[in-house]
Amino acid sequence: MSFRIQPAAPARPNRCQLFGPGSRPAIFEKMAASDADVINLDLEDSVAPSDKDSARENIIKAISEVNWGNKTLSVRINGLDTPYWYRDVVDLLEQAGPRLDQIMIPKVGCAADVYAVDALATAVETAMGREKKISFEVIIESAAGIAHVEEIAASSPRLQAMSLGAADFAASMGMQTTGIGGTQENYYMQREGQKHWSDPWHWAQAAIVAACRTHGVLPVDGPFGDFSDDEGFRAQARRSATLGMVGKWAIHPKQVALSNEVFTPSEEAVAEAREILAAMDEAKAKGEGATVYKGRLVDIASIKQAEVVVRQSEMIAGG
Ligand SMILES: CC(=O)SCCNC(=O)CCNC(=O)[C@H](O)C(C)(C)COP(=O)(O)OP(=O)(O)OC[C@H]1O[C@@H](n2cnc3c(N)ncnc32)[C@H](O)[C@@H]1OP(=O)(O)O
Ligand SMILES: O=CC(=O)O
Ligand SMILES: [Mg+2]
Repeated sequence: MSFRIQPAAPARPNRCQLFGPGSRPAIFEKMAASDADVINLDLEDSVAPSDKDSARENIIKAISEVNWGNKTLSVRINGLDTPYWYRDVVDLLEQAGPRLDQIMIPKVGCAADVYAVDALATAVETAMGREKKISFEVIIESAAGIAHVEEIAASSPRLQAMSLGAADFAASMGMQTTGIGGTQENYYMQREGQKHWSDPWHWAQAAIVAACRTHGVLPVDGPFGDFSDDEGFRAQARRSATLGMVGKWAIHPKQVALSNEVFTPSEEAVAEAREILAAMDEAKAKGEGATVYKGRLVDIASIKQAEVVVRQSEMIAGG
Protein backbone atom coordinates (compact mmCIF):
# COMPACT_ATOMS: atom_id res chain seq x y z
CA MET A 1 0.00 0.00 0.00
CA SER A 2 1.17 3.48 -0.76
CA PHE A 3 2.02 5.80 2.14
CA ARG A 4 -1.30 7.48 1.24
CA ILE A 5 -4.22 5.43 2.60
CA GLN A 6 -6.94 4.60 0.07
CA PRO A 7 -10.02 6.64 1.05
CA ALA A 8 -13.28 4.76 1.69
CA ALA A 9 -16.16 5.33 -0.73
CA PRO A 10 -19.45 6.61 0.75
CA ALA A 11 -20.96 3.89 2.94
CA ARG A 12 -24.42 3.74 1.45
CA PRO A 13 -26.14 1.10 -0.66
CA ASN A 14 -25.95 1.81 -4.41
CA ARG A 15 -26.87 -1.57 -5.89
CA CYS A 16 -29.42 -0.22 -8.32
CA GLN A 17 -30.10 3.24 -9.77
CA LEU A 18 -33.60 3.37 -11.29
CA PHE A 19 -34.06 5.93 -14.06
CA GLY A 20 -37.22 7.60 -15.25
CA PRO A 21 -37.87 10.55 -17.56
CA GLY A 22 -38.84 13.80 -15.83
CA SER A 23 -41.45 14.23 -18.55
CA ARG A 24 -43.32 11.14 -17.26
CA PRO A 25 -44.50 12.10 -13.76
CA ALA A 26 -47.03 9.24 -13.72
CA ILE A 27 -44.20 6.81 -12.94
CA PHE A 28 -42.61 8.80 -10.08
CA GLU A 29 -44.68 7.08 -7.35
CA LYS A 30 -43.82 3.70 -8.88
CA MET A 31 -40.15 4.59 -8.84
CA ALA A 32 -40.42 5.63 -5.19
CA ALA A 33 -42.13 2.33 -4.34
CA SER A 34 -39.40 0.27 -6.04
CA ASP A 35 -36.54 -1.53 -4.31
CA ALA A 36 -33.87 0.62 -5.98
CA ASP A 37 -31.32 2.19 -3.63
CA VAL A 38 -30.97 5.28 -5.84
CA ILE A 39 -33.56 7.11 -7.93
CA ASN A 40 -32.44 9.11 -10.95
CA LEU A 41 -35.07 11.50 -12.24
CA ASP A 42 -33.92 12.47 -15.71
CA LEU A 43 -33.79 15.88 -17.35
CA GLU A 44 -31.30 14.81 -20.02
CA ASP A 45 -31.52 12.31 -22.84
CA SER A 46 -34.88 10.69 -22.06
CA VAL A 47 -36.56 14.13 -22.23
CA ALA A 48 -37.33 15.82 -25.55
CA PRO A 49 -36.05 19.43 -25.94
CA SER A 50 -39.62 20.73 -26.05
CA ASP A 51 -40.31 19.13 -22.64
CA LYS A 52 -37.22 20.33 -20.75
CA ASP A 53 -38.99 23.14 -18.84
CA SER A 54 -42.06 21.10 -17.87
CA ALA A 55 -39.89 18.10 -16.89
CA ARG A 56 -37.89 20.35 -14.58
CA GLU A 57 -41.13 21.61 -13.00
CA ASN A 58 -42.46 18.05 -12.60
CA ILE A 59 -39.28 16.96 -10.86
CA ILE A 60 -39.09 19.96 -8.52
CA LYS A 61 -42.70 19.35 -7.46
CA ALA A 62 -42.22 15.61 -6.99
CA ILE A 63 -39.05 15.93 -4.92
CA SER A 64 -41.00 17.37 -2.00
CA GLU A 65 -44.41 15.78 -2.66
CA VAL A 66 -43.50 12.12 -3.24
CA ASN A 67 -42.38 9.92 -0.33
CA TRP A 68 -38.95 8.71 -1.48
CA GLY A 69 -38.28 6.81 1.74
CA ASN A 70 -34.61 6.42 2.52
CA LYS A 71 -33.50 6.27 -1.10
CA THR A 72 -30.72 8.44 -2.46
CA LEU A 73 -32.58 10.92 -4.66
CA SER A 74 -30.67 12.20 -7.66
CA VAL A 75 -31.55 14.30 -10.71
CA ARG A 76 -29.63 13.97 -13.97
CA ILE A 77 -29.12 17.48 -15.33
CA ASN A 78 -28.38 18.33 -18.93
CA GLY A 79 -24.84 18.36 -20.28
CA LEU A 80 -22.59 21.40 -20.18
CA ASP A 81 -22.77 21.60 -23.98
CA THR A 82 -26.49 22.49 -23.79
CA PRO A 83 -28.35 25.70 -22.92
CA TYR A 84 -30.32 23.87 -20.20
CA TRP A 85 -27.82 22.82 -17.53
CA TYR A 86 -27.39 26.09 -15.61
CA ARG A 87 -31.17 26.49 -15.27
CA ASP A 88 -31.38 22.85 -14.09
CA VAL A 89 -28.86 23.51 -11.31
CA VAL A 90 -30.25 26.89 -10.28
CA ASP A 91 -33.91 25.84 -10.22
CA LEU A 92 -33.21 22.54 -8.44
CA LEU A 93 -31.14 24.16 -5.72
CA GLU A 94 -33.41 27.16 -5.31
CA GLN A 95 -36.75 25.36 -5.47
CA ALA A 96 -36.49 21.60 -4.90
CA GLY A 97 -36.05 21.66 -1.13
CA PRO A 98 -33.78 19.65 1.15
CA ARG A 99 -34.95 16.15 0.10
CA LEU A 100 -32.81 16.30 -3.05
CA ASP A 101 -29.55 14.49 -2.31
CA GLN A 102 -27.58 14.48 -5.52
CA ILE A 103 -27.08 15.91 -9.00
CA MET A 104 -25.86 13.64 -11.78
CA ILE A 105 -23.65 15.40 -14.33
CA PRO A 106 -23.65 13.64 -17.72
CA LYS A 107 -20.91 13.59 -20.39
CA VAL A 108 -18.20 14.88 -18.09
CA GLY A 109 -15.00 15.25 -20.12
CA CYS A 110 -12.55 16.84 -17.66
CA ALA A 111 -12.28 17.94 -14.03
CA ALA A 112 -13.15 21.53 -15.01
CA ASP A 113 -16.65 20.38 -16.04
CA VAL A 114 -17.29 19.30 -12.45
CA TYR A 115 -15.60 22.46 -11.15
CA ALA A 116 -18.04 24.59 -13.15
CA VAL A 117 -21.09 22.85 -11.70
CA ASP A 118 -19.52 22.95 -8.22
CA ALA A 119 -18.97 26.71 -8.48
CA LEU A 120 -22.56 27.30 -9.56
CA ALA A 121 -24.00 24.92 -6.93
CA THR A 122 -21.88 26.54 -4.19
CA ALA A 123 -23.06 30.03 -5.15
CA VAL A 124 -26.73 29.03 -5.16
CA GLU A 125 -26.43 27.06 -1.91
CA THR A 126 -24.74 30.00 -0.19
CA ALA A 127 -27.26 32.52 -1.50
CA MET A 128 -30.17 30.28 -0.42
CA GLY A 129 -28.67 29.28 2.94
CA ARG A 130 -29.13 25.63 1.90
CA GLU A 131 -27.81 23.63 4.83
CA LYS A 132 -27.47 20.24 3.15
CA LYS A 133 -24.74 20.36 0.53
CA ILE A 134 -25.79 18.64 -2.66
CA SER A 135 -23.57 15.72 -3.68
CA PHE A 136 -22.56 14.90 -7.26
CA GLU A 137 -22.35 11.82 -9.42
CA VAL A 138 -20.92 11.84 -12.93
CA ILE A 139 -21.22 9.74 -16.07
CA ILE A 140 -18.13 8.75 -18.02
CA GLU A 141 -19.54 8.42 -21.51
CA SER A 142 -17.10 9.98 -23.94
CA ALA A 143 -13.57 9.51 -25.21
CA ALA A 144 -12.54 12.62 -23.24
CA GLY A 145 -14.23 11.32 -20.10
CA ILE A 146 -12.34 8.04 -20.11
CA ALA A 147 -9.07 9.76 -21.09
CA HIS A 148 -9.41 12.08 -18.05
CA VAL A 149 -11.09 9.62 -15.71
CA GLU A 150 -8.67 10.00 -12.83
CA GLU A 151 -8.72 13.80 -12.68
CA ILE A 152 -12.53 13.60 -12.84
CA ALA A 153 -12.61 11.15 -9.91
CA ALA A 154 -10.50 13.65 -7.92
CA SER A 155 -12.44 16.73 -9.07
CA SER A 156 -14.66 17.63 -6.11
CA PRO A 157 -15.34 16.61 -2.51
CA ARG A 158 -19.00 16.54 -3.55
CA LEU A 159 -18.38 13.59 -5.88
CA GLN A 160 -19.86 10.33 -4.58
CA ALA A 161 -20.35 8.09 -7.61
CA MET A 162 -19.22 7.60 -11.20
CA SER A 163 -21.07 5.55 -13.84
CA LEU A 164 -20.09 4.20 -17.23
CA GLY A 165 -22.66 5.32 -19.81
CA ALA A 166 -22.34 2.64 -22.47
CA ALA A 167 -24.61 4.26 -25.09
CA ASP A 168 -22.97 7.67 -25.38
CA PHE A 169 -19.56 6.10 -24.74
CA ALA A 170 -19.99 3.81 -27.74
CA ALA A 171 -21.06 6.74 -29.92
CA SER A 172 -18.19 8.96 -28.80
CA MET A 173 -15.66 6.18 -29.34
CA GLY A 174 -17.04 5.47 -32.81
CA MET A 175 -17.86 1.89 -31.82
CA GLN A 176 -19.81 -0.06 -34.46
CA THR A 177 -22.84 -0.91 -32.34
CA THR A 178 -26.31 0.33 -31.53
CA GLY A 179 -26.66 -2.01 -28.52
CA ILE A 180 -26.55 -0.41 -25.05
CA GLY A 181 -24.12 -2.46 -22.94
CA GLY A 182 -23.65 -6.21 -22.81
CA THR A 183 -22.23 -8.69 -25.31
CA GLN A 184 -21.50 -7.29 -28.74
CA GLU A 185 -21.94 -9.75 -31.59
CA ASN A 186 -18.77 -8.75 -33.45
CA TYR A 187 -16.41 -8.57 -30.46
CA TYR A 188 -15.08 -12.09 -30.40
CA MET A 189 -11.96 -14.23 -30.65
CA GLN A 190 -11.89 -17.12 -33.07
CA ARG A 191 -10.27 -20.44 -32.17
CA GLU A 192 -10.62 -23.82 -33.84
CA GLY A 193 -13.82 -22.76 -35.60
CA GLN A 194 -15.43 -21.53 -32.38
CA LYS A 195 -16.31 -17.94 -31.47
CA HIS A 196 -15.43 -16.75 -27.95
CA TRP A 197 -17.04 -13.47 -27.04
CA SER A 198 -15.02 -10.87 -25.15
CA ASP A 199 -16.17 -7.88 -23.16
CA PRO A 200 -15.65 -4.53 -24.95
CA TRP A 201 -16.61 -2.57 -21.81
CA HIS A 202 -14.03 -4.23 -19.62
CA TRP A 203 -11.14 -1.80 -20.04
CA ALA A 204 -13.29 1.28 -19.47
CA GLN A 205 -14.90 -0.29 -16.42
CA ALA A 206 -11.51 -1.24 -14.99
CA ALA A 207 -10.24 2.33 -15.54
CA ILE A 208 -13.32 3.72 -13.78
CA VAL A 209 -12.98 1.31 -10.84
CA ALA A 210 -9.29 2.19 -10.39
CA ALA A 211 -9.95 5.95 -10.53
CA CYS A 212 -12.89 5.63 -8.14
CA ARG A 213 -11.08 3.43 -5.64
CA THR A 214 -8.09 5.79 -5.67
CA HIS A 215 -10.30 8.75 -4.75
CA GLY A 216 -13.08 7.27 -2.57
CA VAL A 217 -15.87 7.33 -5.18
CA LEU A 218 -18.49 4.61 -5.87
CA PRO A 219 -17.99 2.93 -9.29
CA VAL A 220 -21.27 2.03 -11.00
CA ASP A 221 -22.18 0.25 -14.22
CA GLY A 222 -24.64 2.14 -16.42
CA PRO A 223 -27.54 1.04 -18.61
CA PHE A 224 -28.29 -2.32 -20.23
CA GLY A 225 -30.74 -1.46 -22.96
CA ASP A 226 -32.36 -4.81 -23.77
CA PHE A 227 -34.72 -5.08 -20.82
CA SER A 228 -36.23 -8.31 -22.16
CA ASP A 229 -32.86 -10.08 -21.74
CA ASP A 230 -32.60 -10.95 -18.03
CA GLU A 231 -29.69 -13.35 -18.45
CA GLY A 232 -27.76 -10.80 -20.51
CA PHE A 233 -28.31 -8.23 -17.76
CA ARG A 234 -27.19 -10.69 -15.08
CA ALA A 235 -24.03 -11.60 -16.99
CA GLN A 236 -23.10 -7.93 -17.52
CA ALA A 237 -23.86 -7.10 -13.87
CA ARG A 238 -21.87 -10.08 -12.57
CA ARG A 239 -18.83 -9.01 -14.59
CA SER A 240 -19.17 -5.49 -13.19
CA ALA A 241 -19.49 -6.74 -9.61
CA THR A 242 -16.48 -8.99 -10.07
CA LEU A 243 -14.44 -5.99 -11.29
CA GLY A 244 -15.34 -3.96 -8.18
CA MET A 245 -18.39 -1.98 -9.23
CA VAL A 246 -21.04 -1.57 -6.53
CA GLY A 247 -24.19 -1.39 -8.64
CA LYS A 248 -25.88 -0.86 -11.98
CA TRP A 249 -28.60 1.27 -13.53
CA ALA A 250 -32.10 0.00 -14.23
CA ILE A 251 -33.79 1.58 -17.24
CA HIS A 252 -36.90 -0.54 -16.65
CA PRO A 253 -38.40 -1.57 -13.29
CA LYS A 254 -37.87 -5.27 -14.03
CA GLN A 255 -34.10 -4.73 -13.88
CA VAL A 256 -34.18 -3.57 -10.23
CA ALA A 257 -34.51 -7.05 -8.70
CA LEU A 258 -31.80 -8.40 -11.04
CA SER A 259 -29.38 -5.68 -10.02
CA ASN A 260 -30.11 -6.05 -6.30
CA GLU A 261 -29.63 -9.82 -6.63
CA VAL A 262 -26.19 -9.49 -8.24
CA PHE A 263 -24.82 -6.65 -6.09
CA THR A 264 -25.96 -8.13 -2.75
CA PRO A 265 -23.30 -10.63 -1.66
CA SER A 266 -24.93 -14.06 -1.39
CA GLU A 267 -25.31 -15.79 2.00
CA GLU A 268 -22.76 -18.39 0.85
CA ALA A 269 -20.22 -15.72 -0.11
CA VAL A 270 -20.64 -13.95 3.24
CA ALA A 271 -20.41 -17.22 5.18
CA GLU A 272 -17.22 -18.14 3.32
CA ALA A 273 -15.72 -14.68 3.93
CA ARG A 274 -16.46 -15.04 7.67
CA GLU A 275 -14.85 -18.50 7.69
CA ILE A 276 -11.72 -17.06 6.05
CA LEU A 277 -11.58 -14.34 8.70
CA ALA A 278 -11.93 -16.99 11.42
CA ALA A 279 -9.21 -19.14 9.82
CA MET A 280 -6.89 -16.13 9.70
CA ASP A 281 -7.66 -15.24 13.36
CA GLU A 282 -6.57 -18.77 14.26
CA ALA A 283 -3.44 -18.48 12.11
CA LYS A 284 -2.53 -15.13 13.65
CA ALA A 285 -2.95 -16.58 17.17
CA LYS A 286 -0.33 -19.16 16.20
CA GLY A 287 1.95 -16.41 14.83
CA GLU A 288 1.34 -17.42 11.21
CA GLY A 289 0.63 -14.97 8.35
CA ALA A 290 -0.69 -17.63 5.98
CA THR A 291 -2.78 -20.78 6.33
CA VAL A 292 -4.86 -23.24 4.34
CA TYR A 293 -8.63 -22.87 3.91
CA LYS A 294 -10.50 -25.56 1.91
CA GLY A 295 -7.24 -26.63 0.29
CA ARG A 296 -6.19 -23.17 -0.84
CA LEU A 297 -3.86 -20.47 0.40
CA VAL A 298 -5.27 -17.64 2.49
CA ASP A 299 -3.04 -14.92 3.92
CA ILE A 300 -3.20 -11.36 5.20
CA ALA A 301 -4.45 -10.09 1.80
CA SER A 302 -7.31 -12.60 2.09
CA ILE A 303 -8.46 -10.79 5.23
CA LYS A 304 -8.89 -7.58 3.22
CA GLN A 305 -10.70 -9.45 0.43
CA ALA A 306 -13.05 -11.13 2.90
CA GLU A 307 -13.66 -7.83 4.68
CA VAL A 308 -14.87 -6.26 1.40
CA VAL A 309 -17.61 -8.91 1.15
CA VAL A 310 -18.59 -8.75 4.85
CA ARG A 311 -18.61 -4.93 4.94
CA GLN A 312 -20.74 -4.77 1.78
CA SER A 313 -23.24 -7.20 3.23
CA GLU A 314 -23.41 -5.43 6.61
CA MET A 315 -23.78 -2.02 4.95
CA ILE A 316 -26.65 -3.29 2.78
CA ALA A 317 -28.36 -4.93 5.77
CA GLY A 318 -27.99 -1.70 7.76
CA GLY A 319 -29.02 0.60 4.86
C1 LIG B 1 -28.91 5.76 -22.29
C2 LIG B 1 -29.52 6.43 -21.10
O1 LIG B 1 -29.31 7.60 -20.89
S1 LIG B 1 -30.45 5.46 -20.04
C3 LIG B 1 -31.18 6.59 -18.88
C4 LIG B 1 -32.31 7.42 -19.47
N1 LIG B 1 -33.42 6.63 -19.88
C5 LIG B 1 -34.52 6.51 -19.10
O2 LIG B 1 -34.65 7.14 -18.07
C6 LIG B 1 -35.59 5.55 -19.58
C7 LIG B 1 -36.28 4.92 -18.38
N2 LIG B 1 -37.27 3.96 -18.79
C8 LIG B 1 -38.43 4.27 -19.40
O3 LIG B 1 -38.68 5.44 -19.75
C9 LIG B 1 -39.43 3.17 -19.61
O4 LIG B 1 -39.20 2.14 -18.71
C10 LIG B 1 -39.45 2.56 -21.04
C11 LIG B 1 -39.75 3.67 -22.10
C12 LIG B 1 -38.13 1.92 -21.37
C13 LIG B 1 -40.54 1.49 -21.09
O5 LIG B 1 -41.73 2.06 -20.62
P1 LIG B 1 -43.13 1.28 -20.79
O6 LIG B 1 -43.35 1.02 -22.24
O7 LIG B 1 -44.17 2.00 -20.03
O8 LIG B 1 -42.78 -0.09 -20.07
P2 LIG B 1 -43.78 -1.21 -19.57
O9 LIG B 1 -45.09 -1.12 -20.30
O10 LIG B 1 -43.06 -2.51 -19.65
O11 LIG B 1 -44.00 -0.80 -18.04
C14 LIG B 1 -44.46 -1.72 -17.09
C15 LIG B 1 -44.86 -0.96 -15.85
O12 LIG B 1 -43.72 -0.29 -15.29
C16 LIG B 1 -43.96 1.12 -15.22
N3 LIG B 1 -42.69 1.76 -15.57
C17 LIG B 1 -42.13 1.91 -16.78
N4 LIG B 1 -40.93 2.51 -16.67
C18 LIG B 1 -40.74 2.73 -15.36
C19 LIG B 1 -39.67 3.30 -14.63
N5 LIG B 1 -38.58 3.77 -15.25
N6 LIG B 1 -39.77 3.36 -13.30
C20 LIG B 1 -40.88 2.88 -12.66
N7 LIG B 1 -41.93 2.32 -13.31
C21 LIG B 1 -41.84 2.27 -14.64
C22 LIG B 1 -45.06 1.38 -16.22
O13 LIG B 1 -45.75 2.57 -15.88
C23 LIG B 1 -45.89 0.13 -16.08
O14 LIG B 1 -46.63 0.26 -14.89
P3 LIG B 1 -48.08 -0.45 -14.75
O15 LIG B 1 -47.84 -1.93 -14.78
O16 LIG B 1 -48.57 0.06 -13.42
O17 LIG B 1 -48.90 0.02 -15.93
O1 LIG C 1 -26.27 7.98 -20.26
C1 LIG C 1 -26.02 6.83 -20.41
C2 LIG C 1 -25.51 6.29 -21.61
O2 LIG C 1 -25.33 5.06 -21.67
O3 LIG C 1 -25.27 7.08 -22.54
MG1 LIG D 1 -25.71 9.14 -22.00
